[in-house]
Amino acid sequence: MDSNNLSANLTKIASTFAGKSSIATLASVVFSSTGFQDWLKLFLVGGVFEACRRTALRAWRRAFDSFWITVDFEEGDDSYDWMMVWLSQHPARANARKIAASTSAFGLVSPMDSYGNPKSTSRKVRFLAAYDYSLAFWHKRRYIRVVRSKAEGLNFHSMQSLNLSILGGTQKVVQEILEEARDCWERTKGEQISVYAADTRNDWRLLTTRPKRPLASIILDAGVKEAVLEDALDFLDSKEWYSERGIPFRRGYLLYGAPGSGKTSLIQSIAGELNLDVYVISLSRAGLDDNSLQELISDLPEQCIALMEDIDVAFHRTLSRDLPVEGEEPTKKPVADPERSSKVSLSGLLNALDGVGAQEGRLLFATTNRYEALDLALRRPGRMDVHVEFTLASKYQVGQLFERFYLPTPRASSAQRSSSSDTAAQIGEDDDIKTSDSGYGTPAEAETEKLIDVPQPSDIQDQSLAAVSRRRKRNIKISLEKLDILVEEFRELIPEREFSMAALQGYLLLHKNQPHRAVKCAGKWVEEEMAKRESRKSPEKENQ
Ligand SMILES: Nc1ncnc2c1ncn2[C@@H]1O[C@H](COP(=O)(O)OP(=O)(O)OP(=O)(O)O)[C@@H](O)[C@H]1O
Repeated sequence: MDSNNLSANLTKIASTFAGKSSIATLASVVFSSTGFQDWLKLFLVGGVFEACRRTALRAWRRAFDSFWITVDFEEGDDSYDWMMVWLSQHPARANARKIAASTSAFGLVSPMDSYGNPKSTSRKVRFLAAYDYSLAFWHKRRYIRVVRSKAEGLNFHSMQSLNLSILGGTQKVVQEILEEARDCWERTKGEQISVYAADTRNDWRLLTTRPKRPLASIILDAGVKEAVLEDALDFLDSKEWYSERGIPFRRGYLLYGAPGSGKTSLIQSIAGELNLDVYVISLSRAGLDDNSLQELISDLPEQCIALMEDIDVAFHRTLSRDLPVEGEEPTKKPVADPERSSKVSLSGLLNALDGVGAQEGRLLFATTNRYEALDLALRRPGRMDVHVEFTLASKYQVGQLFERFYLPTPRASSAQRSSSSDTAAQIGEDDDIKTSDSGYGTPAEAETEKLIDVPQPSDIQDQSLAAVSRRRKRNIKISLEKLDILVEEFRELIPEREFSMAALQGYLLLHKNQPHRAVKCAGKWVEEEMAKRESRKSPEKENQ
């Protein structure tokens, strides 16, 4: 367009406006402009070109995507943890050029040693592909692409996710990879049990993993723990038997009795023996009501242990129709804040336990210290089929606890044998202690008797960290025969059914490496504990 033409057009437009002519005249002027026509042509051609380009790209993407299957995993879901552990162990991870170090446990906790400390002193560091980095690798002849990403969630909480694409994959392939990842996670978890709890949205979430507790470490009167385990095993094997007879396939165990007598420990141990995960149902959780409890119970997996601890406490106000409990002042009971406490009612709980929505195949374990406070409907067979009483420690339990406490671990024992000469040399350095605490074996005895490790009780007054650590390391020997004698002495000193196993364990922990001292001080400890008990009772009597 030449400049004369443009100025003529502009003059025309100006005069048109000046003369207030119609819009049609204005449009005809604009459209008759050659510049505008050129611009319009360019716009149309460009538009068609862009539309073709986008269609072609979309078609290409669709064709390309049809060869891939893509799965998203979100943080907080078990499958995310499985995939992260699997990827962190996959050889392809080594090829990533952009990596991130992470100490996240992905639901795994280091195994504990016999003192309850994590076996590794530091948290395990895993190397993962960095965020937004596309890691591509071959796995079992399949080409896989993985992208980790992080997005801002609510309350500045970032949500991580994992996007996995498999070339030429199908849902079956995804399922296979997921199972492989779960097996890898299980293997890494090792001898541990998984503990789940409900989150604020009432979904089950992995809370932690716990080392399996050997059944042998639970000391109850003869045959009790074996009977519970056998009953649970028999139940898990009897699905058909139950369905043939139309009996709901559920079993409830009510463990009741003295605090610190091993109820929770037995459940943990049985979960390990049966290889079942534990789902903790906290009835006193704020905001829990009948509906959410029902939802939680119906969402339990088919085979698991559902655990309700202190079932009486959650319903102190509402559950028992028999309150007040004998010997208790009703007015002294704390009144729960209705906003903060659970709103579960007794009928809500009963329905959740055996209503139509109740999960089949689960083992329910409930614990209480106040058996009599529980409503009969809750205790009845069908809801709680097996009732196990836990009492204060019997003489048998006292002896077993002492023996187990000072028996060596198999590893320590063999290491001890291989280094017996070194140890004998150490013993020689502390002759005074050896003579004053005459139960310890001599090097000569060490050769003839079956020996166990017991660190030396020297420098007992010195409680500095260095001294404690030195004491832990310095081992001397005690013969099994001498241990038997100490067991007997200890049994004699502890009165029957007066102390809980937890209390006795606490006492022995004060003398962790000193069995002789534990026996020597036991009588005094019993006296002191009894006196404390009396003094606690007397103000109560005065108040009455
Ligand atoms: N019978 C037992 N055998 C071995 N250890 C025991 C036994 N009873 C208690 N303990 C020890 O005492 C501690 C507390 O035990 P646990 O929590 O199992 O008791 P509990 O009966 O569930 O107590 P509570 O009723 O107060 O919840 C644990 O460390 C456990 O090792």
